[in-house]
Amino acid sequence: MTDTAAEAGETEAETGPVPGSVIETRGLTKRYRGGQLAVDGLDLAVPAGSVFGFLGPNGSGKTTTIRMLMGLIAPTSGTAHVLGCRMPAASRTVLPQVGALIEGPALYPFLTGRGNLVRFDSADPAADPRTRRARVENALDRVGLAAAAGKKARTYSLGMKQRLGLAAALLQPRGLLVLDEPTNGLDPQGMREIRSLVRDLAAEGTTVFLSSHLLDEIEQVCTHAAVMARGRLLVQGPVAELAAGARGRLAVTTPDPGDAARILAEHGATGLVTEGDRVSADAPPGGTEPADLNAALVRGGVRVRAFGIERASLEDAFVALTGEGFDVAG
Ligand SMILES: Nc1ncnc2c1ncn2[C@@H]1O[C@H](COP(=O)(O)OP(=O)(O)OP(=O)(O)O)[C@@H](O)[C@H]1O
Repeated sequence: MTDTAAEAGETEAETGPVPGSVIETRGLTKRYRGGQLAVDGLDLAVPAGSVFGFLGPNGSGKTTTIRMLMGLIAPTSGTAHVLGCRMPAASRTVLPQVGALIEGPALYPFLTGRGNLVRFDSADPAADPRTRRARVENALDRVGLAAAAGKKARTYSLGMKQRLGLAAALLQPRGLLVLDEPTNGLDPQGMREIRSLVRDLAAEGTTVFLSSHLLDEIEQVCTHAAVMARGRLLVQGPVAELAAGARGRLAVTTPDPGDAARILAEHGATGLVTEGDRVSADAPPGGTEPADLNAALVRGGVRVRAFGIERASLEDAFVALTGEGFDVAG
């Protein structure tokens, strides 16, 4: 098998990125030296302007993919384009346009938050020293660290360190932000802050690619998502469509749960679960209208307190795809 499209003699027209995609991979594969197939034939397309959630349990290949996208490791086979350029070959031109927060920010613990940003900015040969102060203050402000900017980074909470890392990524205008598990280890308040910042950045037009093992996080912040399991891509697309792909659950609240379950089963409902006065089931596919089911319950003497279809979540979609739960421990 050839390693690259160039070696295969293919033209850029055949292997180049689709217009409108900020990240695009074709058959991207990584087998580590020990033989571990961490990423297996990944075809990913991240639309410009999206907040793209890269979802999968621990060990599913998310970090390995991000490391290939950022040119930190070479793929075993397949191609990756970022901002229209082939990685890792174009790392030098691409990486300055990408703000990345991968595996926790590398901070200088004995410098203040502000001092850290000044240091990062100074290390950027393209950054004009005359406007450094303004850039640093602006970045501190963006992430809500202005008040704590004079404190040493080692005294920062995990959430503050994460925000300082984001501030570093925001020193320059970026076409793309890549965040690997940005809320990992944060308390609920810290998570909310990072998520709200991601939403603000997206509203300004920055494409954000973020990995997460938290389904509800993806549902809350992302417009699009890709789901990985064991190195393979299960599905990708707009979050609303992914969730809609899974059927919703029918839920009935009643003091007559036994009769309700029997009647629902007679009408083709499957996956019945009775918990106290609540009976839920998979909504029957096509044909049977929820209103008809409700009428059948009432006809059968079931006293219906509440009846509804619960919207399918991304988690339902994941379970439907894999036939298993979203096991965070992987
Ligand atoms: N340097 C390496 N050498 C060998 N195997 C590795 C290496 N890095 C990762 N792996 C293996 O590759 C697989 C995918 O790991 P990866 O870190 O990409 O997954 P992940 O989805 O990012 O999970 P996590 O959230 O735990 O980092 C795992 O089985 C992991 O053990």
